[in-house]
Amino acid sequence: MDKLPHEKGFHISWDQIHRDSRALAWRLENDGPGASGSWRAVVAITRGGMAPAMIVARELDIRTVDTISVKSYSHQTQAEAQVLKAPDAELMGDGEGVLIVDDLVDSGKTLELVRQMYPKAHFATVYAKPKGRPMVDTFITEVSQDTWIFFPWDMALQYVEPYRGTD
Ligand SMILES: O=P(O)(O)OC[C@H]1O[C@H](OP(=O)(O)OP(=O)(O)O)[C@H](O)[C@@H]1O
Ligand code: HPA
Ligand SMILES: [Mg+2]
Repeated sequence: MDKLPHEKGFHISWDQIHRDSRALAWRLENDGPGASGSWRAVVAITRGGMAPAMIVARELDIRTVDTISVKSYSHQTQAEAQVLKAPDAELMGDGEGVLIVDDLVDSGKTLELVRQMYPKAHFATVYAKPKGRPMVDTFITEVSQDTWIFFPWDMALQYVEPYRGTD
């Protein structure tokens, strides 16, 4: 049987991503580098990790924020993950004390690539699909592998037909 429209994807509002990213920050407070320590820097995996990374950095009062640009999807089609721009090498080292944030982990290919570069970093995503879970240290919500997550920056409010249709 065909799925209902609302079952094909998981649609996340701005309010939801804000709340889930805050929850991620609070969870990271306990997973952090020791009670007295703090992360040296937050690194966002662009572009999807930028909004969550900003919210996490704000909650944890971390002012040093850098980016790593990784491209692996064109619309919903996956290709080889590619690093288009690396963060500051001196800041990163082997990743020790650095928190790397992305919006989600799906196959895990993106995080696998970034992990190879910074093996000691801590990896956090807001959402995680089962295949990619082993690649992430901290996440908030697990979503099934066959669900496509739609983020608010890719959507707009629009009219929908009533479920029963109209005459
Ligand atoms: O675990 P994976 O299967 O590698 O997929 C997850 C990655 O894919 C998406 O990024 P995308 O490459 O689409 O780029 P974007 O963030 O610029 O949209 C998403 O933001 C993650 O970074
Ligand atoms: N949603 C948005 N971007 C993605 C996804 C997804 O479910 N998987 C990989 N990139
Ligand atoms: Mg991304």
